[in-house]
Amino acid sequence: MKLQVAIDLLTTEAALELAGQVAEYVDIIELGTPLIKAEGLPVITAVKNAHPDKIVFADLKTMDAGELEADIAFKAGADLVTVLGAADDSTIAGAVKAAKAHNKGVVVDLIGIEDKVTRAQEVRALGAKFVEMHAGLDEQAKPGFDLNGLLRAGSEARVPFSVAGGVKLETIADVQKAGADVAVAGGAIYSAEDPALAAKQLRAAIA
Ligand SMILES: O=C([C@H](O)CO)[C@H](O)[C@H](O)COP(=O)(O)O
Repeated sequence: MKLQVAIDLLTTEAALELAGQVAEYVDIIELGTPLIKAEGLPVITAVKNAHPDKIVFADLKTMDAGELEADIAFKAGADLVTVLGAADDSTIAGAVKAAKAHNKGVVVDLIGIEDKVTRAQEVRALGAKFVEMHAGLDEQAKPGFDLNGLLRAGSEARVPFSVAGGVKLETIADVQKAGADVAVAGGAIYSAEDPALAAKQLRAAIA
């Protein structure tokens, strides 16, 4: 299972600093949606230039104009981009078309989708490289939030998947047991007192 750090910080400088601290422990560096909104496409280029050996994941959360949005992010240096599962199939297909043209990939984020299993299978058939079983930061903050629903959906869908939803040291082994291809950790790394140590421990927990 791969480890993905989600960088939900707001400046390119902070993102580069964090990426530099944790790169040796992660496979995928995610530039979070708030970061891309704050800094634009140049943050993708800056991180890819600094870490050409890493998979750079641009969390665009595209909802429309799939081909166009994916194309500009791939041109900026992204290896993977996200499209929302709630988007029209044609939006997902458009992003997949751009990915094929650049030899890159599309990840479909199932945030907010009720029936994640069915949609995962549909978008995989449209050409998604993998799906993200995702509970966003707001959903995680609601009382009673539980990662297990995402893990069950991932196991049942029988397509390649990542899990994002407050994954931390105490839960990352469960993510691996559920059969995930990628574990995404944001706050567990960037909010840690020592992000490098946090990333190292997460990596060790799945080694
Ligand atoms: O995608 C994310 C969220 O929507 C804000 O951009 C997060 O990067 C993702 O949820 C992973 O972060 P944590 O939940 O803090 O692990």
